[in-house]
Amino acid sequence: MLNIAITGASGRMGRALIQAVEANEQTALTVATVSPSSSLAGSDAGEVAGIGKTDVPLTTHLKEGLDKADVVIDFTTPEATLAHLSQLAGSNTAIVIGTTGFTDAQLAELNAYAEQLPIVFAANYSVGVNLSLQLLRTAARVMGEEADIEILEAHHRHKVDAPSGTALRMGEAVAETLGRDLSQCAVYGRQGQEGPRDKDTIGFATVRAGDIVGEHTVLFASEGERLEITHKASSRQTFARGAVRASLWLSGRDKGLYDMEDVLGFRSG
Ligand SMILES: NC(=O)C1=CN([C@@H]2O[C@H](COP(=O)(O)OP(=O)(O)OC[C@H]3O[C@@H](n4cnc5c(N)ncnc54)[C@H](OP(=O)(O)O)[C@@H]3O)[C@@H](O)[C@H]2O)C=CC1
Ligand SMILES: O=C(O)C1=N[C@H](C(=O)O)C[C@H](O)C1
Repeated sequence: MLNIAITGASGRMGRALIQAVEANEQTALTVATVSPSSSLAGSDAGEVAGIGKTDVPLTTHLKEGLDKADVVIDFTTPEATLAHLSQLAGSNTAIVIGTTGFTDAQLAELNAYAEQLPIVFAANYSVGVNLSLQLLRTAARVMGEEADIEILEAHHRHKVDAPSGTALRMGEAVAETLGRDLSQCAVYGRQGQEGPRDKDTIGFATVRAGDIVGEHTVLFASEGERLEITHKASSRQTFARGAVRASLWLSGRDKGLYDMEDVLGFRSG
C-alpha cells in the first residue's frame, strides 16, 4: 500500500485527489493539509471531499506528517508548492506536483529540488493531453513550417493563471519540434492595429467562463486546410487519477525530475 499526503486538500483538485486516492486499492490517504489560515483545519478529509469519514484530520503542518507519507501530491499555488518542497528536502518522501502558474525564477527553484528528491511535475495529468503532445510534435514536423499555429484554451471562472500550464506545455512541445524558442515567438493575445500575422509566431488565446473543467485546441492553419487537435476534460477525476498513477510510478525511483510522459512510458523506447 502506498501512503499518500495531499496538500491543499480542501481545494477543487484536493477534494478530487482525496476521492481518487481512496478509490484506488493500492493507495491510502494518511495526511491531508490545508493552508495555515483555513477554517477547515481539524475537519475530516473524507467528509470535506464528500466521501464520508476517513479518520484523516485536515492539518496545517505537512512536515510533521511526512513520516506517514511515501508520496506527497501537491496541486496548490506556486508559493505553497515551493514551501512544501523546502519541507520535503532531506526526507525520503517523493512528490507529484500539478500546480501551474510558476514564474521562470520559481521554476528554476523547483528544478533545483530534483537534485535531492524524486519529483513528477506536469501541467496536466490526463492521458489524453499527454498523448496529444505526441500528436502535436508530429503535426509540427509535418505542417509546422507552413502553417500558422494558434493555441486556444478555456477554463472555469476561478482559474487564476493564464495561459494555462497545459497550453504553455503544448506551445513548448511545438516550438521545440520547430527549433523555435517559445519565449521569443509566443504572442499572448492581440488588440488594436497589430498588422498582419508574423508567420513564425505561436499565438495563445484564453477563455475563462463558468465551470469549464479544461479545454485545449491547437490549430495548424495553412492555405486551403486546417488541422485542429483538441482535448476536452469533463471531470477533474481524469487529472486526479493520473496523479495517483504518477505517485505509484514514482515510488522507489531515484531523485530527479520526471513528467507524465515518463509515467506513461512515452520516452522509454
Ligand atoms: N496538472 C494538472 O493536471 C492540473 C493542475 N491544476 C492546477 O492545480 C492548482 C490548484 O487548482 P485548484 O484545485 O483548481 O485550485 P484551488 O484554489 O481550488 O485549490 C488550491 C488549494 O491550495 C491551498 N493552499 C494554498 N496555500 C496552501 C498551503 N500553504 N498549504 C496547504 N494548502 C494551501 C488552498 O487553500 P485555501 O483555499 O485555504 O487558501 C486551496 O485549497 C492550480 O495551479 C491549477 O492550475 C488543476 C487541475 C489539473
Ligand atoms: O486550473 C485548472 O483547472 C487546470 N489547470 C491545468 C493547467 O493550467 O493547464 C490543467 C487543467 O487544464 C485544469
